[in-house]
Amino acid sequence: MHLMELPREVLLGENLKDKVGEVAKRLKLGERVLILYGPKTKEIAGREVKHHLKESFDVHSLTIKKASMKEVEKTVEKIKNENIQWVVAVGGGSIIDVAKLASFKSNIPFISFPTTASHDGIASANASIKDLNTKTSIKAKPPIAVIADVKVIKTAPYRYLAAGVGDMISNLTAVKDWQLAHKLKGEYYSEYAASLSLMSAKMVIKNADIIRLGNEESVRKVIKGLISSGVAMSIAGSSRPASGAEHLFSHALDLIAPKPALHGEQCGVGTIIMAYLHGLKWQKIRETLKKVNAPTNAYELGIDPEYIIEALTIAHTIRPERYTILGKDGLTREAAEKAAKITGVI
Ligand SMILES: NC(=O)C1=CN([C@@H]2O[C@H](COP(=O)(O)OP(=O)(O)OC[C@H]3O[C@@H](n4cnc5c(N)ncnc54)[C@H](OP(=O)(O)O)[C@@H]3O)[C@@H](O)[C@H]2O)C=CC1
Ligand SMILES: O=C(CO)COP(=O)(O)O
Ligand SMILES: [Zn+2]
Repeated sequence: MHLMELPREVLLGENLKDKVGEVAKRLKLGERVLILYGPKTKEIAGREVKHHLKESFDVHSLTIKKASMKEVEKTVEKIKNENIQWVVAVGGGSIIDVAKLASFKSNIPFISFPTTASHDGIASANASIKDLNTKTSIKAKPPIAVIADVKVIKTAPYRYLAAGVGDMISNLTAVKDWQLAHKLKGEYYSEYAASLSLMSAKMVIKNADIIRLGNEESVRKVIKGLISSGVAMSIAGSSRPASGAEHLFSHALDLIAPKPALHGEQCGVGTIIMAYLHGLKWQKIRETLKKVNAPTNAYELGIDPEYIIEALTIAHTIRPERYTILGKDGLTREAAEKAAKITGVI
């Protein structure tokens, strides 16, 4: 049996900070709610969402600093102690992932209220928690509803929107890796999930000229793609359609670089290199990233080329069960240097 769980409502529009209660009532989520936000997202939208919820709900809140197991445990404890019935996450990928895992562990629903369009975890069923003995995402449940307020998301620096493009363009190489694993290792493959995931990547390439403007239409284009990409992961039952070798490269950078860049920025650069290894048109990918002003090389990522090479050589060790173009043995230092130089990454 293959279980596909998807959000029941997706709201995309302007001025939605007072709509969380309405959605919760419609979905009969209950009286007692826990709102999670970060120190910045509390000021950006969290405080106001809380204020509106207070009109009809028993509201509790927690400030989350990062996507760590300690924060997940703190949230689970709060849910238990206060007898919380549902959670709303107001923030970036880290806050949403903490809410996703904590609500999953507590067997209650959560609403995703993204403040950035920088990652495709907004509507996905998997959560990425850094110190969970694994550097990659694990299975949880998708949000019961997604409320994407374009005005809020537009307050984020433009860099976050470009990172969202990087996280989506990476679906091109992720799906290639998935097909490879299907053919070589007999891994389960869903043509439907793969097509949906590719559609998000193709849409950002097609709409790069609109996205680069950084206006409300740009945010709408990126958010819709990120939600579809998350749904593709839910259909597949794993992050396979949106995470291949380019994500392993980004996860490796998170481990070794003194100051990693944004997740989506690193995945975008990883996609250029992995597309080259797959024999895809990597120039077209680089061109799109350049068009939306996303980083395309080590310098723009703010990461020393030495870490780029090292990340390329250790990427295959991050999640050995996920077969990719890097194979079982990964890249030699020479091959890594060559790929990074040819693609202009170093
Ligand atoms: N589960 C999944 O399927 C996926 C998960 N991910 C995960 O998501 C994370 C990346 O998410 P990302 O959003 O890039 O980064 P973070 O959630 O880590 O946020 C980065 C910073 O941006 C701030 N911020 C959030 N919204 C705004 C805003 N509107 N204006 C100004 N600053 C803002 C945050 O504030 P504050 O300090 O208040 O939080 C934080 O300081 C990674 O951990 C990655 O692994 C990525 C893709 C898929
Ligand atoms: O970032 C993701 C998809 O964009 C999730 O992938 P991981 O499972 O590699 O963490
Ligand atoms: Zn990602």
